[in-house]
Amino acid sequence: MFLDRIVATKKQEVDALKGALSISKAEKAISDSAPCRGFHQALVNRNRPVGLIAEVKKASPSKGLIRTDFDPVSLAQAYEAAATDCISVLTDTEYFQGSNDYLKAIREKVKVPLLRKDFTIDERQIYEARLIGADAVLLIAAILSKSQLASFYDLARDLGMDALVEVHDRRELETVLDMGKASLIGVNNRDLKTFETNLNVTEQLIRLMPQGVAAISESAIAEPEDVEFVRKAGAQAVLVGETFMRQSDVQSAVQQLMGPLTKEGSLG
Ligand SMILES: O=P(O)(O)OC[C@@H](O)[C@@H](O)c1c[nH]c2ccccc12
Repeated sequence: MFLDRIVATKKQEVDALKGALSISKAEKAISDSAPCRGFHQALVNRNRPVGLIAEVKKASPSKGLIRTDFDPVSLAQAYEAAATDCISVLTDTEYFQGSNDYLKAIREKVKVPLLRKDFTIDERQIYEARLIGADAVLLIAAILSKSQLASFYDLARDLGMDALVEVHDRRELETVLDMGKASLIGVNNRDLKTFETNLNVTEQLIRLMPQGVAAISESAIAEPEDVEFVRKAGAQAVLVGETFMRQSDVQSAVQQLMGPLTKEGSLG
């Protein structure tokens, strides 16, 4: 199963990080660094009826290479020009051809809050995310225990970041709700074990969420009708990668999928 392979690779990477990243040094560097931009808040203040997290994604294990002319900074700038609320940057190298350097470079050139999209399995990765300039981290319920979810969540918040907690089924959602912390929950329409996608997953899981949780529908959103479908199901925002990455003009791709802005001057 792919997810197991990804986690096995990630464990090796984390072992290397143990030698390379000192937590006390990281804490010092973080306390000297600029504060995070509010990721969750940008989705609350969204520019359109449905918020958008646009993803910088070169490749994936299910689709292979998605975009050949891949310049992460200019893609992120096109997203910003299209008034995306937030940007997600894949940093996993082995399976998604992403990089921490992409996130760092984007951070220097765009003001939009950034999600570090990776497979978090160790607290060092959360320090690392903050050091490379992330405003939020992804916590995938499928690969974490309830106590890991809770402690990683608290650490992210302590370091000034937001956490997007990702679920794919009812059991994972129950674990996350039980934890009683997450206010931003992503429903992945893609099963990370089989790569099957189905937007009904968003509908089924949002129904089980209490008031006060902001739900993000993630993956396999390709048409304006899909955005409308998940909006009706209660999603506050969508997370979209491939649909934008497959079009040469990413800025107009955002407008085509998401429709016009509702806030005047958002493009300014
Ligand atoms: O390219 P898509 O189908 O629009 O999907 C984007 C995003 O949801 C997907 O990249 C994703 C969702 N959860 C993840 C966890 C790890 C890696 C990647 C992901």
